[in-house]
Amino acid sequence: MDIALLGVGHLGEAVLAGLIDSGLPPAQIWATALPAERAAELADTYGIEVGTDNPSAVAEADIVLVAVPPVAVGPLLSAIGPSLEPDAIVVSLAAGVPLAKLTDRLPKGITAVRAMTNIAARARQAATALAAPEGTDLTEVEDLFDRIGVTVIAEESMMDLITAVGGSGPAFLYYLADAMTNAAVDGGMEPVAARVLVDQMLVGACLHLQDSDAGPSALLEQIATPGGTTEAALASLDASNVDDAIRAAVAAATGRGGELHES
Ligand SMILES: NC(=O)C1=CN([C@@H]2O[C@H](COP(=O)(O)OP(=O)(O)OC[C@H]3O[C@@H](n4cnc5c(N)ncnc54)[C@H](OP(=O)(O)O)[C@@H]3O)[C@@H](O)[C@H]2O)C=CC1
Ligand SMILES: O=C(O)[C@@H]1CCC=N1
Repeated sequence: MDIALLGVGHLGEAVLAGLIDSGLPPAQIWATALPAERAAELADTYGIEVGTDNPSAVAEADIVLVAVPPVAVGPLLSAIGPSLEPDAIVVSLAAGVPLAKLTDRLPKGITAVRAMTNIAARARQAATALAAPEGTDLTEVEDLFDRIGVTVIAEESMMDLITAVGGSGPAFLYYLADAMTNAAVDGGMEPVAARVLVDQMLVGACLHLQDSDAGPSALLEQIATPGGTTEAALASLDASNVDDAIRAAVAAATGRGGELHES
């Protein structure tokens, strides 16, 4: 199976690193990046073919992953259309670009898929949702994304919300990690030690959440010893309406995804 990866920025590189780490042979991946100097650096780092010419990169690809900014997706699809194999599958990783727009820009008969994944692809721990026209065989695309994490199939109508929760989601946790690390340092901890402690706390807590049959609200209760420190922290979070703030942030990201439909 030959893969083309068009656009190797922050997300594209996370996906690339994850796929290579999963054992996908580098000879099966053709990528493009801008400018030419970055393409050369990436070729050196990952031992794959990286150019700047998108039509050449897709010429033999079975699956084409598009990881350029949303506004660049349409022109790029128009440019690669004539070079695609007739049975190629084109997967857009962009936020807010609807399937209808992808299909409009591609030659008739080419399968278009929307994927929303996240930066944890680099650690092969991404959460990916795939949306495609009804009846599309997603087996090969699912197998590809399973290499870099967990994949689910979704209705396209859910993709903006999924983008907020799954795509932007890691940023919510990094925001929390940053705030907790800063609080620890402000309280007198040595910065490197604070970072190690907070990072491990988050990884451990997430692994425990994933392993546990109980959901997050039940786990909160297990940590909050009556009359103890966690109760005090949770009361403070509630007093600051943090739950509302998180819901508003998810709504803001979802809304922005909707606005991108028109870009
Ligand atoms: N970052 C993330 O965690 C996530 C991002 N996404 C989606 O992934 C896409 C990329 O986002 P992100 O990685 O953050 O953005 P970046 O700006 O980091 O990466 C985009 C890359 O695409 C390059 N590029 C632009 N146009 C072309 C082109 N025509 N051919 C080849 N390369 C091109 C850019 O080069 P240059 O800068 O020189 O223009 C840049 O290196 C977006 O659509 C975004 O919605 C989805 C989920 C998570
Ligand atoms: O911020 C963005 O628009 C992209 C999509 C999800 C994560 N990053």
